[in-house]
Amino acid sequence: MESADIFRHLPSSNTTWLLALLCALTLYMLSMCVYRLLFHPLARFPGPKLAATTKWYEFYYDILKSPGGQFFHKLSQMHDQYGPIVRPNPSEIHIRDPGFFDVLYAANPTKRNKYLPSTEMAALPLGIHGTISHDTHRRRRVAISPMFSKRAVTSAQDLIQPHVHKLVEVFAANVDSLEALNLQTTFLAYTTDVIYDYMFGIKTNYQNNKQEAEAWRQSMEAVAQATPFSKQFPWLNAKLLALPHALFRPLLNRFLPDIAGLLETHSVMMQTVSNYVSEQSKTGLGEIAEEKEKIKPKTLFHAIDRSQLAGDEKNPQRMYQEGLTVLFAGGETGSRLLAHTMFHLLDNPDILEKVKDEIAGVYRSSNGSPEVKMLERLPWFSASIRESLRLRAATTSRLPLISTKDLVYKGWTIPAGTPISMSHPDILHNNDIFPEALKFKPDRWFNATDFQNRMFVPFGKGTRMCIGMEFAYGEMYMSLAAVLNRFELELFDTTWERDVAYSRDCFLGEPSKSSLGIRVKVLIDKAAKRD
Ligand code: HEM
Repeated sequence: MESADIFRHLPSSNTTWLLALLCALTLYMLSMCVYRLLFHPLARFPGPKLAATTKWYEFYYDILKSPGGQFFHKLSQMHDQYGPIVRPNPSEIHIRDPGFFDVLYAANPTKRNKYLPSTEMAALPLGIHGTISHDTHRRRRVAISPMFSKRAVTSAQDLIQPHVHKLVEVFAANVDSLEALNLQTTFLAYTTDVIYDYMFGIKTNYQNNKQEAEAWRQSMEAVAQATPFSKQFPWLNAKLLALPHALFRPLLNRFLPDIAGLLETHSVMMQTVSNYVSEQSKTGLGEIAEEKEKIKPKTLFHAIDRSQLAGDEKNPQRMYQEGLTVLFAGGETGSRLLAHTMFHLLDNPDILEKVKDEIAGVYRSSNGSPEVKMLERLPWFSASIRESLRLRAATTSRLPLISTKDLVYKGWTIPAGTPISMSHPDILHNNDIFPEALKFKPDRWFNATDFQNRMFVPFGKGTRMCIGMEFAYGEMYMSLAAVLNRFELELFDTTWERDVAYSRDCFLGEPSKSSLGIRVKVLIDKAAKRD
């Protein structure tokens, strides 16, 4: 053989490098697997070995396995097999035991940090939901809490009332309509208008603009559908948001209108903050001093400005992220719950009658304008909202927190710094706590035990629990009472299995992909009948 032929059979230098790289990568991955299985601080915790080895295990269930967002089901199966404490991926621990909820989601001053991958997918690290450090979160949360207190919400009933009137008009306009009313879109338009007005002093008009409302719902839907993917690659959203969108806008408008709509919301919020800042530079500190006297700050930004936060925590970038945090956290959750409550009531005519009788009574005694506190006292009505919140178990994703100290669970010492999570459905749908847990039974709340009340956790618990709870209750009581008092409704082609029960975890639980939404026909407008 000629010497040239020998060289032809030897690998070229590029191929050699490639082979070396592949070998190094394989070696690295093998040693990583060995480390995670044998030497990692969580190595001795129960769970499937494959899940302990790689996060691609979760990727499979959330992305590849149809219809997506299936890892939360797998997590339940892991608990069935391995017990109440499992290691769902190389670096996390998940616990299914209601007794541990108060320990993990402890109140201040117990320190709990958030886990970066679980917060960064929303790409709003400067808003309270995305804030990792316990101490920074405390300061930021205290700053905006005057917007969310029960007193503030109660004082703003006159602000919410016109939006309730508009909602009623939407239902009235649909009497005898051939088209069914999609409750998710209808209520999302309502909750979004209320949030913009209450939090930012902006009069949006989604309720009177069906097309815009539908487009906004599609954008929210797009976010939900993308969530399983964002959970696997949480850093991606921040990178996408950092792109120069103006350049891509025509393309997005054409091919991804839902995403374009979402980006538009970012621009609107930026503009709102910028308007606020320039207004403040004109009115100066006088208005802030005046503001301090009010129960409800004029806007979320006024709340931040009048707070004790340091100057660099009051900059426009932070206000913009806090604004979006509140808008995204509040619109969809509230509207879904309204639609779900309506479903359960229409699906249970006996209970609906009791609720309607109560509401009619309070409308009579208050000359047609009952306050929220009167509605909250109605036994069947308030128990129905509570039961709907329990059954909805809105947040299906596990919610990891990090303790700065070791935590002990039944003899297992979980090292400080480990992300530990629990899942709301494991508690709210637990048959041992709530017998026949998947049934709508509002009367279970009439004689609820202390433990059942303690385990009513749809808004979470502890330092990171929902800040918008009172706001949510306020807008829910007012709107449901007004609609139920005036209209006879009927469910239209809506079933529990397809349209209400969740089958996918997209942070919030999503129904089956074939769902067309919770829809109703408006049969009778009692006010029109009276005329
Ligand atoms: C039925 C309605 C609602 C439910 C079931 C709900 C549920 C929750 C839950 C479970 C959390 C904790 C999430 C986590 O730990 O990652 C949360 C946080 C939050 N919610 Fe709500 N929520 C509702 C309505 C609202 C409304 C109406 C607003 C605002 C107007 C709001 C604003 C927020 C904010 C800003 C956070 C982050 C709190 C923090 O990190 O300190 N929510 N919500």
